[in-house]
Amino acid sequence: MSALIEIDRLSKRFGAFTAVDDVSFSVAKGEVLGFLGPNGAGKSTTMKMLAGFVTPSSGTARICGEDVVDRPVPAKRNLGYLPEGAPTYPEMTVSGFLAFAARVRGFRGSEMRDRVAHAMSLTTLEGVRLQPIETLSKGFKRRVGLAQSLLHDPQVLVLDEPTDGLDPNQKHEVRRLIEQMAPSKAIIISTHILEEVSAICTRAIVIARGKVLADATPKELSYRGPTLDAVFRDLTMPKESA
Ligand SMILES: Nc1ncnc2c1ncn2[C@@H]1O[C@H](COP(=O)(O)OP(=O)(O)OP(=O)(O)O)[C@@H](O)[C@H]1O
Repeated sequence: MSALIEIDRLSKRFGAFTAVDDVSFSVAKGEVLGFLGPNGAGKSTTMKMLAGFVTPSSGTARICGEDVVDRPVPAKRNLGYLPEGAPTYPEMTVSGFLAFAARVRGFRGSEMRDRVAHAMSLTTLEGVRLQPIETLSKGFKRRVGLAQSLLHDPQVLVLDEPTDGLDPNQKHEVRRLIEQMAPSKAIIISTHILEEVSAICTRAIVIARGKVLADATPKELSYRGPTLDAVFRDLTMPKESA
């Protein structure tokens, strides 16, 4: 079975600054890839290129075999993307926003309503369905973004810090949801929580200063030092020159 996500020699330069530097990896169905790295490492920029929000300076990204630059519509049909931060359209209600997103995806009538209801149920949003997004707490806003990414049951999920701002119970629920969905999808999550990687990821990529420094299972990574934190620090802290 070929990979559902294929990134080949992807780079992004902003002027003279290289944010993502010659990154290559692929993710197959059933894999949950943890994308780790310090602030500013290039995680979100890589995910934005994969989602078609930022144009690569060089290299290619494919979703289910479709190039995200040359064939953006078929590529996005197979992609659910949770961007960093809160959903746009803060004045919309939760169900109004999700219905809007479902219509953009081409769903109408009872199918649209069913998909919105299912996405709200997966993310436990029914209790706030009529509340404007701007009045929600940070964790609920995050879950609205997650619900939006699940509406069309895509084969590929790219989730930028899906548990950011969630309380421990909500974190647990979202991790359980990701685990449940994992067998039928290829999933990338970025996170700063190393325990999350051990808990739900089948593989982890560590990136710093735009470059991939490690690509291994969480177990393999943990063997490289006393703790995963120590391994992460050792990989990502700039080395003093002698
Ligand atoms: N539009 C832009 N113009 C200029 N520089 C940018 C732009 N977008 C991102 N950058 C820079 O690229 C680098 C990588 O940013 P990115 O958001 O991808 O990092 P990240 O790994 O997601 O960080 P964090 O963990 O803090 O979210 C940063 O130095 C950032 O300032």
